[in-house]
Amino acid sequence: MTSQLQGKTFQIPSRIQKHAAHLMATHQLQDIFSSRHFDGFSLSDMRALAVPIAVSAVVFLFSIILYRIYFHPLAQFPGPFMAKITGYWRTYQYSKGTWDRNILEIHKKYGRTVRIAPNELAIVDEAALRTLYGHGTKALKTKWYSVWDVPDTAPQLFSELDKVHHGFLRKRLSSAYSMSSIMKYEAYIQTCLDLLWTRLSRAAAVSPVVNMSEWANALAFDVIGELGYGEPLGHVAADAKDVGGLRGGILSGFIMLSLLGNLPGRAFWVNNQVISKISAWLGGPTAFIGFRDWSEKKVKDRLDNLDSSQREDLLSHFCRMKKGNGEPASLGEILVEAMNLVGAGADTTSIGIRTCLYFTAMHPHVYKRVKEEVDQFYLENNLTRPITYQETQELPYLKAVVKEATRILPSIVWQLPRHTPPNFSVRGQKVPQGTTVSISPIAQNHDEEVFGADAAAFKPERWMNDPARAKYMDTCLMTFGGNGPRMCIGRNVALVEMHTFIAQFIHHFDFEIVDKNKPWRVTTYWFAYQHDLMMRIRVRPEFPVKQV
Ligand code: HEM
Repeated sequence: MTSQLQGKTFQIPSRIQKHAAHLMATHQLQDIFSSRHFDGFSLSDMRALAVPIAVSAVVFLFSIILYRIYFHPLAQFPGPFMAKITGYWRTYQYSKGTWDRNILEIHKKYGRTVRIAPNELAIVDEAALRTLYGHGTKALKTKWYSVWDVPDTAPQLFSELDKVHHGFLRKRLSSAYSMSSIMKYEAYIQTCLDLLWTRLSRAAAVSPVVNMSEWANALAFDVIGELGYGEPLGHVAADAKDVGGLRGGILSGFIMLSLLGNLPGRAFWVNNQVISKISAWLGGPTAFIGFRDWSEKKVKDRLDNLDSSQREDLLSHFCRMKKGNGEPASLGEILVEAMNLVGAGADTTSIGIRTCLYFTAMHPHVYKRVKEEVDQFYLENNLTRPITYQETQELPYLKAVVKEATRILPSIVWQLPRHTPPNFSVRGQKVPQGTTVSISPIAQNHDEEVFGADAAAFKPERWMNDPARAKYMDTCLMTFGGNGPRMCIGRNVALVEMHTFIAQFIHHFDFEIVDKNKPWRVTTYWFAYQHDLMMRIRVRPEFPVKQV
């Protein structure tokens, strides 16, 4: 078969001819593509071709739509009409940055199991939570996570989809993140806190209104610097300014990648070095390029100076990691875990700190009670030094405040997507194997079946009166992603930081939210980031801050 274009004759390969012939649904199409027409392809031929193609496309589209609405294995599940037809509905909802509110409304309107995309169910259910995110789960993460792979490096803990390899990665990291290991770094965390109280007290002396969103974020980045790289990143010392644009870069990287995870091509568009360089050259977004370069430099510096008397930190642990065959881990393997530490560990923790501050400040009776509890501990124990993490664990009300605040607004609020394991059903309804099912931590944490009719209310007391019930509720919390193999590996870092921050801040400062009607602005891209938590603070004269 040949074709003529602008006077030139082209030979159409026989393979393509065969394929095209196969695709021709009608005799008319076959007729048009027969050599008789192709030899002299005219405008009228094109018109004749356009109509059947358009009709076929419309018929095809309608068949898909009808199939998805009425015949798809998930057709029985309720959900927004557009969500049944296209995954773009879910992606559009995510893109608004308000998923923390949307998902609660969606479940309220459509029930506990909602179809949020043609092939995805959002679920709130204790049994599903245990099957999908609990011990021994067979449910695997979906391809959404592969967007977090760092190009030209190695598989990393958060985004590894393969169960066996994930188990290997997790095993070689878990001792570094154990509570006993984190406790070894507590003195360094305290150095960051000491500097924070000093700087905050000075800032408050100049102007009592401070942006606690930034201060909490600065602290969390400095702490991660101490734990990961053996030194603070200098954000508190810079009076909470974003040193080198690291924090802003990570935040915008999260916005882009979390959205791209649901779009065709996924991270190709930003993780591609060429596209990223062009984008950077045009002044556009570059995902994690800056963050990657910054991390790579730090890791290389360390690898070049391994013999120097470096203090033990998480990077030293990463540098000692071995491959399965006993050889030392590659630069890429070390780099991705160092990036995980900063990318997954800093913003999440500062969100938790803000959440605790917000709920305490918005509930005067809670504020009063927790303050009394902390002050009393300092007085009874004649503490002239800061309270430690272990000591905060002797304060039941403080612990309940942290647990309850992070229950109501967990740092990560998007769906945590998984493929259904074999024989999965939700509330008696079977879901085919391989379907994407997901639970949002905020939706699960508001489950009235578990937490009671007042699940939406902030009540630290719910954790205090009945230990058996508190234990049960704890097993149903999704704040750290369940209790299974993919639960948060860094939760001990977060727990130490949140408890010591809140106890020490309450002890040294009086605080209130400047505008309780507009306390903050939350934008949600994977995690629920609260901007501009403006607080009026004052150092308590009876418990002055030690200046460092
Ligand atoms: C309040 C603070 C934090 C919260 C609420 C939180 C929450 C979570 C959640 C919900 C997951 C599960 C994600 C999923 O299944 O898709 C997770 C996983 C993870 N978190 Fe955290 N996180 C926090 C702090 C941290 C810190 C401080 C670090 C590191 C130092 C960290 C590192 C990780 C990593 C590496 C994973 C992946 C674990 C795996 O797949 O095996 N997180 N976190």
